[in-house]
Amino acid sequence: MSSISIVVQAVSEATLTIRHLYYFVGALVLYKVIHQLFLYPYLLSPLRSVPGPPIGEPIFGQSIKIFRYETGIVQREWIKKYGPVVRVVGPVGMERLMFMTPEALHHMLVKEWLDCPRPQYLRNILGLVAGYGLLTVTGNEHRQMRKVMNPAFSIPNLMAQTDMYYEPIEGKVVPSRVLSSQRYVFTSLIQVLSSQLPGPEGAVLPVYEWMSKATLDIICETAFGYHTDSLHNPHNELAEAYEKLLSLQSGPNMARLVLFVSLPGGAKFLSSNLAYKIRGMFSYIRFFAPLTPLIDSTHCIRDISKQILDQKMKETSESGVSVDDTHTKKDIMSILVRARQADLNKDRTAYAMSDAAMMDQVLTFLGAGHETTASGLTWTLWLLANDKTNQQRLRDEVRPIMAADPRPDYKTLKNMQWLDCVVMESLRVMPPVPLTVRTTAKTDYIEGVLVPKGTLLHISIRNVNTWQTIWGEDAEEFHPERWLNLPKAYNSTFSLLSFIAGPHGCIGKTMAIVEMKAVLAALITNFEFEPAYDGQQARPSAAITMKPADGMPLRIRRVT
Ligand code: HEM
Repeated sequence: MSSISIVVQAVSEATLTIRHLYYFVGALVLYKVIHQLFLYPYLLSPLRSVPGPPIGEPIFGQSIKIFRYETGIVQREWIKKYGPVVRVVGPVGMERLMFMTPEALHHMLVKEWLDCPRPQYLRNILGLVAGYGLLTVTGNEHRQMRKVMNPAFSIPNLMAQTDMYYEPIEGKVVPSRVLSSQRYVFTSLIQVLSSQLPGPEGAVLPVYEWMSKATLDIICETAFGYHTDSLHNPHNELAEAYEKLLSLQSGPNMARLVLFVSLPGGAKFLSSNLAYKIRGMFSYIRFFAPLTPLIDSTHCIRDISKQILDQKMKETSESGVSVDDTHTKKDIMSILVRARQADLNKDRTAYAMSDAAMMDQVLTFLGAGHETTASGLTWTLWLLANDKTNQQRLRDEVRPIMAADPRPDYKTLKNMQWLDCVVMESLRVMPPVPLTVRTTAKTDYIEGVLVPKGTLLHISIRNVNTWQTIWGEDAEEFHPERWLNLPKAYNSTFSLLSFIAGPHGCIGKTMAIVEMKAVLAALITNFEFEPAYDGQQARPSAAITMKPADGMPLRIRRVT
């Protein structure tokens, strides 16, 4: 055989082999697709007998329906129809389970919390917008970080922030017993709002916008001792960056982001300097266009966070590390920086957060503590605007107290009973974080259901909070008086999940509740709230937090 014919035969054999390889890979991909979309969810999944809605669309499952409805409402229908354990199939055949009972929630959030972590895609997204802090770390790393941070959020520390009252406010020293930031913000908030209400008719104002500015100023002051003053300065860099970031929150944008961060290296890339440099390129690809403002705003927030931390480090090195020093700053970051230094001075090998991890905490506090509280306040004002009787009852309670001391301290705020009922009821009916997710790190039984490893656990906070089995027939309605006589079935840990529970429960819970009470007491003392127009409906929209899609216009009048 000539050498040419040998080469020809070898090439044709190789072509045959490559063609076979293509067929094989094609068949494999086809099988995988059929398996994932049809065989597994319909015939093979161990969860297929768990009650739940039909599988839905072949590629998207029930996700289009979920996106189309107001957050939590479709799930509410399913829970009513199928009971306390519901199986839902999402995109590309991915299954998720919803559990409602305190026993199941205890299993996921407390007993087996290490084996029910937040899924990687969620941690990636949270890491991008809220830093790689408590919200994203898991397991032992989380345990250590939380241990270091818990003392900064203790009740004595929250009460001790009272010292900050004596700081200069707008060039004057105003003696006060309330957190200086809150005092400052309330003065500002009340003045700023008043200045926009010319006559007895008042005016319609976008309430969410003002609550967002106020809570940004408060969190910056109480968490970092950083003065943003976004209430007076509409072009505050941090406020603008958050405004841009928050305007991107929508179901479809969330889906885009999930897709991007699920690509290998996607999450890391988005927070890199390279992504910042080439961010403009995303605007040419329609699907990924929202990534440009996202990268822009997160970069700006990171920059400011770094400045805040640098300032803290400088202050600590100048003032020494005495944690007991009454003249030292009481904001949370200062406490953390000093505690870290003190621990390291005692034992160089002790666990200590790195500078990068500290900076991520700044991002976490901003991300977790600003918009949540703004939404909580906005929904409370909406509920009160639609319930004149309970609004007046609240005013009757807070007005005399505020008249005696317009700066009620921690204990006074805690002891206002009707204020407490209103805040708790609002957080129950309209939780600022309406849902969260976990995943199973191992195959496990939860409430008698064998849940395979990797299953998504959908924790429907809004629906747990309004579950008729616990809260009764009127569970979805706003009735603050129910907190004076809680239902027999009420479980103090698992019937109100607005701050979740267990080791991953919200570290800022007490701080947020006190803050909401303080802002509300000041607002209700000074203003009356009512819907902006007849037939106004709430329009909650949610990606991570549930906020009003229309910015919540309300008519506000000065109380005479
Ligand atoms: C009304 C206001 C707030 C609400 C409704 C709220 C709600 C929540 C919820 C539901 C979680 C759990 C999320 C999950 O597990 O997937 C959480 C976690 C967290 N929250 Fe809040 N939060 C509020 C205010 C705050 C404030 C003011 C801060 C801090 C200054 C804060 C800091 C955090 C942190 C650091 C975590 C992560 C905790 C961990 O995993 O160990 N939150 N919050």
